[in-house]
Amino acid sequence: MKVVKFGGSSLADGPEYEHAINIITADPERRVAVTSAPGKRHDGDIKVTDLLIKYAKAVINDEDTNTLVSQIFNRYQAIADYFHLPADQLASIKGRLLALPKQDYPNDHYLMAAFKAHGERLNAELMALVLNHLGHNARLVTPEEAGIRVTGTPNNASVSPETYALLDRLTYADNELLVFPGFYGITMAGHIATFSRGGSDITGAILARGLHADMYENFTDVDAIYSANPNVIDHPQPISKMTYREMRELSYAGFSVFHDEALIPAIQGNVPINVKNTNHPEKPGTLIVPDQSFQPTDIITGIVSGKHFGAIYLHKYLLNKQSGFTLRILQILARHHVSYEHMPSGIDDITIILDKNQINDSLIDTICNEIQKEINPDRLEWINNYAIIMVVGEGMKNRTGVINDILSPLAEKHIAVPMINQGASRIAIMIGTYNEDADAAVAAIYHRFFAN
Ligand SMILES: Nc1ncnc2c1ncn2[C@@H]1O[C@H](COP(=O)(O)OP(=O)(O)O)[C@@H](O)[C@H]1O
Ligand SMILES: N[C@@H](CC(=O)OP(=O)(O)O)C(=O)O
Repeated sequence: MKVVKFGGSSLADGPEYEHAINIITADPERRVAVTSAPGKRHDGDIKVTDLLIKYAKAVINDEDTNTLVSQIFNRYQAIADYFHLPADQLASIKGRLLALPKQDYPNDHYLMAAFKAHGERLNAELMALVLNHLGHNARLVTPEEAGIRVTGTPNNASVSPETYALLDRLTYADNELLVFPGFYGITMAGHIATFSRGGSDITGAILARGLHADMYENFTDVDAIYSANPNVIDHPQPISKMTYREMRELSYAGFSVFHDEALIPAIQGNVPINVKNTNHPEKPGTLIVPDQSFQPTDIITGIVSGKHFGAIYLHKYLLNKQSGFTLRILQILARHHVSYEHMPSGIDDITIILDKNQINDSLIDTICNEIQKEINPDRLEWINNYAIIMVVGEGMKNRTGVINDILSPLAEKHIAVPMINQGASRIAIMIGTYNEDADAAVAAIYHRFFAN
C-alpha cells in the first residue's frame, strides 16, 4: 500500500488536480491521498493558506471579510468548475468557510490554526467529491475521525504517540480510496492545531507509518530533489537516492521541498519516501531510504544554505573554568521558550545560534539584557544576519581532505567563515556565514564538487 501526498503546487487549479487524480488512480496500491491547500498557480499568486491567514487576521481585527471569503471560495469553485461538479455539491465548502468566525476558540492562536487548517480540510473534501463525480470510490477522512492527535502550540504542533494506536483501528474497503487533509491534527481538548508551514508532508508521513505503507510518495513540482536549491544553482544535479539522515540534515537547513519533521514518522515506520513530480510522474524522482543498505557513489549529496538564523556571540575570559555557565544561559532561553539550534564554543567564547522564526527584536533585547545581567560577559553581540551552510553526504564519512575542498573555494571568493562545525554528525559539515554571502558560498562549493 502507498500513501501519496500532493503539495499545494500540485493542487493549485483544475489541470493540476487532473494530473493528481490520474496519478492516484493509475496504481491500485495508492490507497491514501493527502491534500495540501491549493498553492500558487503562477509567480505572484497567493496560496490559499496565506489567504486564510489574512481572513483570520481580518476576523481578529473586526474588519470586513467578504472579499477574502470570495477570493478563497473562488479557488475551490474554479477547480470544481473544471470538473463540471454540480454547483450544489460545493454548498458544504462554502458553509464551512463562512462558519469559521462563528466557532468558539480558546484564543486567537487557535482561531488562526483552525482557519489555516481549512485550506487542506476543504481541499480534501473537494478532492473526494471530484473523485466520486468521476466514478471512483473515494471517502474523505478527517484527522478528527482518524485520530491524528497533536500536542504543543496551536500553530507549531507535534504528533502525539497515541495517534498510531488510533490509526491502527482505521479500516477501509478493498476498492476504497481515502482522502485526508494534511497539515493539522486535534489536541486533547478537541481543538485544531496545525504543524509548522509546509506541514502536510508531516501528515503524509504519519499516515504512512500509522497505516503501515510500503512507500510514501510525495508529489511536488520538481522532477527530483536536487543537490542544491534550483533557485540558487542553474540545473543542479538531481539526487536519485539518499538516506533519511542526509535528507534530514538538508531539509533542516533549507531544502524546502520536503519538511524536516516529516522524516521522523517515516524513519520510525521504516517507510521509504519517493519525491516525484506531479507533472512528470514517469520520472523516477528521488528515493529516500534507511541508512543501512546505502552505498554512496558521490562524496557530497547536497549543499544548502539556511538564512533564517541569528546568533548571540559572547566573550568572557576563563569561560571554560566556570561550571554551570552554559546552563545559566540556556535557562534564560528556556524561560522565554526559545530553543537553540547550535552552540559552538571555544575557551573564552561561545556562539549560540537561534532560529529567527521563534523570536522577535524585543525578545532578543530582553534575552540579551538578562544574559548581560546574569553572566556579565566581556563582550555580548547579536548577529542578525547569520546563515548556515550544510554540506551533506554519507560519502564524506571516511574521506580525508573534504573540509579543504569546501573551504578553499570560499577563500578564493573572499567569503567570511565565522564558524565551522565538523564531527558532530559524521555525514555533515556546517559552515556559518552571513546572509549576503550564503548563495555565493553554496555556488562556490557546488561548483567545486559537481562542476563536471
Ligand atoms: N534542493 C532542492 N531540490 C528541489 N526543489 C527544491 C530544493 N530546494 C528548494 N526547492 C524548492 O522546493 C519547491 C517544492 O517545495 P514546495 O513548494 O513546498 O512544494 P509543494 O507545494 O509540492 O509542497 C520547488 O519548487 C523548489 O523551488
Ligand atoms: N498549506 C500549508 C501546508 C503545506 O504543506 O503546504 P505545501 O504542500 O503547499 O507546502 C502551507 O502552505 O504551509
